[in-house]
Amino acid sequence: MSAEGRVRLMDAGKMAEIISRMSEEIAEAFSGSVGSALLVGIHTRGVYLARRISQRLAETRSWDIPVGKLDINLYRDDWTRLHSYPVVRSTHIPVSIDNRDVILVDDVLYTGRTIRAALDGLLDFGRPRRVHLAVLIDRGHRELPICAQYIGQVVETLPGQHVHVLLEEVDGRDEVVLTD
Ligand SMILES: O=P(O)(O)OC[C@H]1O[C@H](OP(=O)(O)OP(=O)(O)O)[C@H](O)[C@@H]1O
Ligand SMILES: O=c1cc[nH]c(=O)[nH]1
Repeated sequence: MSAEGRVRLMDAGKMAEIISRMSEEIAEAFSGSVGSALLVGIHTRGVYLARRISQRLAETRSWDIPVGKLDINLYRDDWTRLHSYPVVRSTHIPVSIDNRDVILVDDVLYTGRTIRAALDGLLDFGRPRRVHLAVLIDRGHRELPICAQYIGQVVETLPGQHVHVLLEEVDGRDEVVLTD
């Protein structure tokens, strides 16, 4: 950690490399069943990461994997601690999820509560065959038995620290920073 309590974990080049590698891992896992795959990004940055993975698979494999977006705020078990009301953003799942292989995508995996809520939200749409999880950063400290199948980078962190994922589409640049 630098003197300012801020350390850069990823720059734009490294992020692009990592997203390519994760896309390749997903491609290998779905090579026999791409027709059933559906990427679902969790608001906010998971949606853009899911789009990047889909775009990468279009470039490298000519696959056209649909991308949905899921807002999990209504399903959180801790929203009253975060706001006095749940902030609801848009959810859009473009195809039926019944018997699909869904790949949930998020930027950071920490306690696992967001993913638990995402599973609740997703299952309101139907019954997928399988659900996998892809995250750019796994920072540990799980409070629920949840793990990701595709991980960009595992980062050792202290509970009081924060991982900030910045994306061009939202923040104007690609970067991951760990702060105290
Ligand atoms: O595993 P967890 O402890 O649930 O933490 C991970 C979640 O926290 C962040 O979302 P946040 O609630 O900060 O919202 P944001 O993505 O809209 O910034 C991040 O984007 C993950 O979705
Ligand atoms: O460090 C963290 C923890 C939760 N969510 C984040 O985006 N970063």
